[in-house]
Amino acid sequence: MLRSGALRLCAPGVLRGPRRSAAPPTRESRPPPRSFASEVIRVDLSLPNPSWSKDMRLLFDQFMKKTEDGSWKRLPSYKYVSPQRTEVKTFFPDGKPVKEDHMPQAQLFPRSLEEGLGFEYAMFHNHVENRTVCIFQGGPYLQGASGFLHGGAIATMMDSTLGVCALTAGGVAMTANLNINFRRPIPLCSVVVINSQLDKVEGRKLFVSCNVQSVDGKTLHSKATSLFVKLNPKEV
Ligand SMILES: CCCCCCCC(=O)SCCNC(=O)CCNC(=O)[C@H](O)C(C)(C)COP(=O)(O)OP(=O)(O)OC[C@H]1O[C@@H](n2cnc3c(N)ncnc32)[C@H](O)[C@@H]1OP(=O)(O)O
Repeated sequence: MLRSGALRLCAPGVLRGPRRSAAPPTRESRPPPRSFASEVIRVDLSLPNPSWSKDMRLLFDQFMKKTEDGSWKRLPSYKYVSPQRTEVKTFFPDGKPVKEDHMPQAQLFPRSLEEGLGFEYAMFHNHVENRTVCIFQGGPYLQGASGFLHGGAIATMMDSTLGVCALTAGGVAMTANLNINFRRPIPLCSVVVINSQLDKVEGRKLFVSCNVQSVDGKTLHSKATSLFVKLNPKEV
């Protein structure tokens, strides 16, 4: 259930009346789902919803424009790792068995909180430049120091963006190393832009880096470098 308090905090005024603009597509503009399967599993969560602030919507629109010539692509995102639950695969490099009973409950962590309260984000990828950009609005359940985002929440979104950047370039890989410098705190419910890029590939090793900036680009909130290692094909 959506809490009005969270909505007011992150997107002032959104409860005052219906939105007038029809484009771009939004989650709420799609036809109602027919079953649990189509309701929960197939909903693309990287589309605007009423909790998104004006900044978040403006940035989203700007990046959608960049997709028009094909250089950038918006990446859909689902609550479940695979929208087809039957296709869920697990990768355990050390060979430990996965309890299949747990898999039906498994959700992508940044998509596991309710709309507007946790991680609201959309990612865009440029295949030519090997860059992934994430626009991210951290909701009220992600608080660390009073009024600011928790460092773990920031790390989650950096890891996710870097992961998409690495995975898009190199296939299935896991984070082996993540070094973050937190420079300036991120106010709760504000919007930041995470810019990531693939720096180098050495065999199975993918070196990626990213920074987190305010919407106006004036504040550098965080920086990170990271190593992703492609999983051994024999173990996948
Ligand atoms: C779409 C959504 C995207 C979401 C992205 C989110 C990604 C995640 O959060 S993943 C979760 C966190 N990560 C993990 O749990 C991974 C745990 N670690 C592991 O499973 C393994 O260590 C793994 C798979 C990374 C590497 O293991 P393995 O395949 O055996 O590789 P291994 O032979 O040890 O190392 C390969 C190379 O990487 C190097 N390497 C491995 N780890 C590190 C490290 N931490 N630092 C530096 N180098 C390293 C090795 O030195 C070796 O280098 P070289 O080839 O030059 O000798």
